Amino acid sequence: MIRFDNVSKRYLTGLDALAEVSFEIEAGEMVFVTGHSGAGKSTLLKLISLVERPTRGQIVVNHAELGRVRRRGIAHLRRGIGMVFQDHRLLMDRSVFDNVALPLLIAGAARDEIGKRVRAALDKVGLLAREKAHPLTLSTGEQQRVGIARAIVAKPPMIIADEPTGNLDPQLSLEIMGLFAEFGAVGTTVLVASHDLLLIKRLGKRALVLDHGRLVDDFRPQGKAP
Ligand SMILES: Nc1ncnc2c1ncn2[C@@H]1O[C@H](COP(=O)(O)OP(=O)(O)OP(=O)(O)O)[C@@H](O)[C@H]1O
Repeated sequence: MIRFDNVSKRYLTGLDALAEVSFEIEAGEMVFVTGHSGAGKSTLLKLISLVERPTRGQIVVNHAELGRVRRRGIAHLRRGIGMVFQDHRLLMDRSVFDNVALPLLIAGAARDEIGKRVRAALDKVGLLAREKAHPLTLSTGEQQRVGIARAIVAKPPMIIADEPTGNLDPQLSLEIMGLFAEFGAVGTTVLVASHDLLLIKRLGKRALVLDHGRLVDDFRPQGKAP
C-alpha cells in the first residue's frame, strides 16, 4: 500500500515538482499516474523509492513511514519494491538469467532457490526459453519483459514502473500493461507512470492525474467505487 498525505517536493532549483498531493493506494490495487511532461510523475515514483525526499508531508509505503527510514534502512525498503524503468537498465554483458537473478543474489538467496525463482519469473513474462540469451540479442519488448521479470523475481509486495512502455509500439504496450494487471490481480500493488492516455483507458484502471505538480483528478473507472 501507498499513502501520500499533503506531500510537496521542491527541488533545489526552487521548482515545486509536487504540491500538496494526497492519495491512498491499497494493497493489490493497480493504479496509473499520468499527466503532461514535467507534471511530476517521475518525482512521485522517486519519493516512493526514496531516491528523493519530500519537502513537506508524509509518505507511507508498505506500512513504513518513509520520514522515519534513515539511510541505512533504504536498501531494506527497496527490497519491498520491484522497479521497472523505460530504459530497462539491463546489464548487457550478462545473460537474461543473470540479469533476473540479480535482486536474489543481492538478498543472499541460496543457489537452487535462485534457479527456481528466476525460471518462475521468466515463465511469467513468457521468456523461459531465452534464459541463456544476452539482452542485446532480444527485441525491445523482450528486453522490457526481462526488466519486469527482474522486478518481480523476489516477489515484492509492490511494483512501480516509470513509463515502462515508452519505447514500445501500441500492441506490445498493451501486452506489457496486461502483465502488470496480472500482478495486481494476485495481490501485488502496482503503480505505473505513463503519459499514454489511450492505453490507460483501454486498461480500465484507476488513474491519478497530475498537472504542474498538483493532483487534479483521481479517475476511477465506472463500477469501481473508492
Ligand atoms: N533533480 C531535479 N532538480 C531540479 N528539477 C527537477 C529535478 N527532477 C525533476 N525536476 C523538474 O521537476 C518537474 C517534474 O519532473 P518529473 O520528472 O517528475 O516529471 P514527469 O511528469 O515525470 O515528466 P516526463 O513525463 O517528461 O518524464 C519538471 O519541471 C522537472 O524539470
